[in-house]
Parts: sequence; C-alpha cells; structure tokens
Amino acid sequence: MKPAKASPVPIARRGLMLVISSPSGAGKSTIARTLLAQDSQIGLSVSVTTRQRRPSEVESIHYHFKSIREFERLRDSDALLEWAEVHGNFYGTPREPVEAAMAEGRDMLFDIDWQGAQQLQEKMSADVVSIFVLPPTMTELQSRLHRRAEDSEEVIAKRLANSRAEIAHWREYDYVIVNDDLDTAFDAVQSIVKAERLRRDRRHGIYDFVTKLLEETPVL
Ligand SMILES: Nc1ncnc2c1ncn2[C@@H]1O[C@H](COP(=O)(O)OP(=O)(O)OP(=O)(O)O)[C@@H](O)[C@H]1O
Ligand SMILES: Nc1nc2c(ncn2[C@@H]2O[C@H](COP(=O)(O)O)[C@@H](O)[C@H]2O)c(=O)[nH]1
Repeated sequence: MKPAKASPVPIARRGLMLVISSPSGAGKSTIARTLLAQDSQIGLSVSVTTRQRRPSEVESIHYHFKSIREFERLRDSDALLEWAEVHGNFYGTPREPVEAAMAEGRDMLFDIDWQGAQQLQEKMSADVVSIFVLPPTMTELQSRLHRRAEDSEEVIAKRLANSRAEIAHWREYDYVIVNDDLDTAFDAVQSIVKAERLRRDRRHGIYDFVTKLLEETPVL
C-alpha cells in the first residue's frame, strides 16, 4: 500500500511583535513615535492604564485611560494579553487588536515594561522581537525626565528609584541599544526591524518552498 501523502497545512505569514522597553526617560516612546511616523506598516498597540493623563496626552492615541475598577474588569475578563503594575499604576495590552494584527500579518509595536515583555515572550515567543533602550548615563536619564516636564518631582524620583531594577532585565531582550544620539539610536532600531522582517519573510518563503516540494509526485 502506498504511504499516505503528507498534506501540508499552509501557514499565513504572521506579523512581528516589536517590543521596546527601557527605564522611564531613556527615550523609548520618542524612538517608537519616530518609527511609527516613518513606517506605515507598523501599528501601535495602545495600552490601557490607570495612570493620570499627562497634559500632552490624548485619550485612545497615547493610552486608553481607565479607572482601577474598569481596569480590573478588563483584566478579569481576559481582555488583556498582558498586564503589570509599573511605578504604582496599572498598565495592560488589549488582546483583541493584537490577535487581529498577528493573524493578518501586520507588524505591531509595544511600548511596555520588562514584566509585559516577559509575558509576551512566554505566550508568543515565535513572533516577539524585543529591544531594550539604555540611557547614556544615569545623570542624563535624570535630566531627560526633568526636561520632559510632564511629571511631578515625586513621580520623577519614584521612576529614577525604579530605574536600576528595570535596567537589570536588559539580558532578557534580543537587542540592547544605547540612546545617546537619537538619530543613531533610531537607525539601529530601523536596522533591527529590517533584518527581522527579512528573517521572517525568508522563513515563510522556505516554508512555501518545502510545502511545494512535498506535494511533488516522485517519478519512479
Ligand atoms: N537621544 C536623546 N537625546 C536627548 N533627549 C532625548 C533623547 N531621546 C529622548 N529624549 C528626550 O527625553 C525625554 C524622555 O523621552 P521619552 O518620553 O521618549 O522616554 P520614555 O523612555 O518613553 O519614558 P517613559 O517610560 O516615562 O514613558 C523626552 O523629553 C525626549 O524628548
Ligand atoms: N507591562 C506593560 N507596561 C506598559 C504598558 N504600557 C506602558 N507600559 C510601561 O509603563 C511604563 C510607564 O509608562 P508611562 O507612559 O507612564 O511613562 C513604561 O515603562 C511603559 O513602557 C502595558 O500595556 N503593559
């Protein structure tokens, strides 16, 4: 009897999950914004948070601002792909937009902390590409938080106090970049995205090739 021919199941090309983390003030949101402005193929995952809105922030563009009760309702109904308490507030990634983007092969950017990065890595490691951004010095980190002038002295002090513990997670990331000169740091991120897309597309191309190869009927 002839062995049954393997019937390969075609896989759709999935989107990249680009995770960017850093201690507060190192510049990840600045880099993320520039990337989103220059690369229309990447969408931003807009998080939910219980933090107070900053004067410069717009609802549903920067965050979905929620009460603690609303956040808990989302978390408890499994509507968040990951969540964490960061600097005394809750933050989480809405699940539905991410699953839709991945299934449609659209790339997504996540500006989330190391706890969120760990959770995405555990759940969707094949799709995750993670980047950790370091400040050039701790003094410059402090200056950037002051120059940004968006948070109170108390909040800045708390974020600086947390920065060393956050930096300790740098080894868990695929790439680590130092954001000294912004253009140089941005170039590095762009190169990472380009290389990872090539890797993903090549893997996908090889999959299609192998699928066709196995479908061939051998001439005996
Ligand atoms: N390379 C750089 N040189 C000088 N200033 C920078 C550089 N990168 C970012 N900044 C400035 O530093 C401040 C903090 O940047 P940003 O808000 O992007 O930090 P962040 O890492 O996203 O912080 P948070 O986690 O608190 O959101 C901003 O005022 C930004 O304009
Ligand atoms: N685990 C998650 N962390 C998140 C999310 N959204 C943002 N963040 C991180 O929180 C801190 C503080 O952000 P800020 O806007 O208050 O300065 C920063 O490290 C963000 O990356 C999330 O959905 N999940």
